[in-house]
Amino acid sequence: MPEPILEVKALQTAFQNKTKTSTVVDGIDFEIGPNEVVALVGESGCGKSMTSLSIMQLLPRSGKVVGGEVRFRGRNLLELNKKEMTKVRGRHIAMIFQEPMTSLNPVLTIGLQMTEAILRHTGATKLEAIATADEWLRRVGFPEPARIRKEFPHRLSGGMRQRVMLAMAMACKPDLLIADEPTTALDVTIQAQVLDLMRQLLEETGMSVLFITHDLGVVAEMATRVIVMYAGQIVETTDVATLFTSPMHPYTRGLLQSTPRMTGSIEKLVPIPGTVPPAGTVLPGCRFADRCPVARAECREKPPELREIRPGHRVRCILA
Ligand SMILES: Nc1ncnc2c1ncn2[C@@H]1O[C@H](COP(=O)(O)OP(=O)(O)OP(=O)(O)O)[C@@H](O)[C@H]1O
Repeated sequence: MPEPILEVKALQTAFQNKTKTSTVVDGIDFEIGPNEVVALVGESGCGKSMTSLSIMQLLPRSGKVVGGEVRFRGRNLLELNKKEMTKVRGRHIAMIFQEPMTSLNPVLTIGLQMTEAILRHTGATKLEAIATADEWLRRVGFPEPARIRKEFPHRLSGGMRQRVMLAMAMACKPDLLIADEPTTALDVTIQAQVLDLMRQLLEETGMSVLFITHDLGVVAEMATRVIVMYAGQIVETTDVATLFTSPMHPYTRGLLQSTPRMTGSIEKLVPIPGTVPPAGTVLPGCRFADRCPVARAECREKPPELREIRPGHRVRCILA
């Protein structure tokens, strides 16, 4: 087995307000190897974004990593100081978000922002940084990069902005890209174009990726391995083919039944009843039991362990 790029061990993240502490990431373990695209999936509110923001140490002020390790090429990022962590961000781990305007500065041109990032994270000279920016803008589909460089972010469409973000992230040649719902805000045709582009660039560069999405269609297209999260925990993790052919956790099955498939036949979509329990809810047994179609009395007695049922396939369900 090659050395993993990223190892997340027993990660625990909580929000603290005046009256209570809510654990939103509750003991997550996973690895990402070289060239691997790992998808993190689950419904809204299950803790996907908080996992990635914990890795990047970009949590909102009231949130804190309270346990575990985030090892990047063997080094625990949680032990780095602010300055060291700033160096890791962008240069070694880059992140793109659903809404590119969260990371683009509205009052600076695209060119200035791109060259500044390249200068900061690589040893390039100013001229080299401009050439690299142009090369990547071309690669993400802007045939006239010099024109895009002069634009301000708000003058571009959502799809164009997301391609600029991708160019900016890739231009710094990070070892790991964290993509948090990068195409969710785009309409379907533009989404397909951006995903195609990403897949092509990832194949070319061999970059490792943590791809966060609630969309299993996107998982099928992009990922090699999948982590399914529910209520702050991993409930199933396996390779993509197994996830679609033999999902073992009732929550994974529920997600699949509520996702349209392009099989030609018209299948009935079955939504999962109910919602993810709010962060901080303490339940004695399985966190999914109240929504689970096959739950039994013993499911509510004690929390299920995440068990390996086949090599590389782990499931948190006593019935699996
Ligand atoms: N600033 C905050 N303060 C307190 N709780 C928060 C805060 N931000 C998020 N949470 C809680 O953390 C939990 C996990 O949220 P998170 O954003 O990671 O979910 P997600 O799976 O990424 O969903 P989405 O796809 O909607 O972003 C949720 O219960 C949410 O209410």
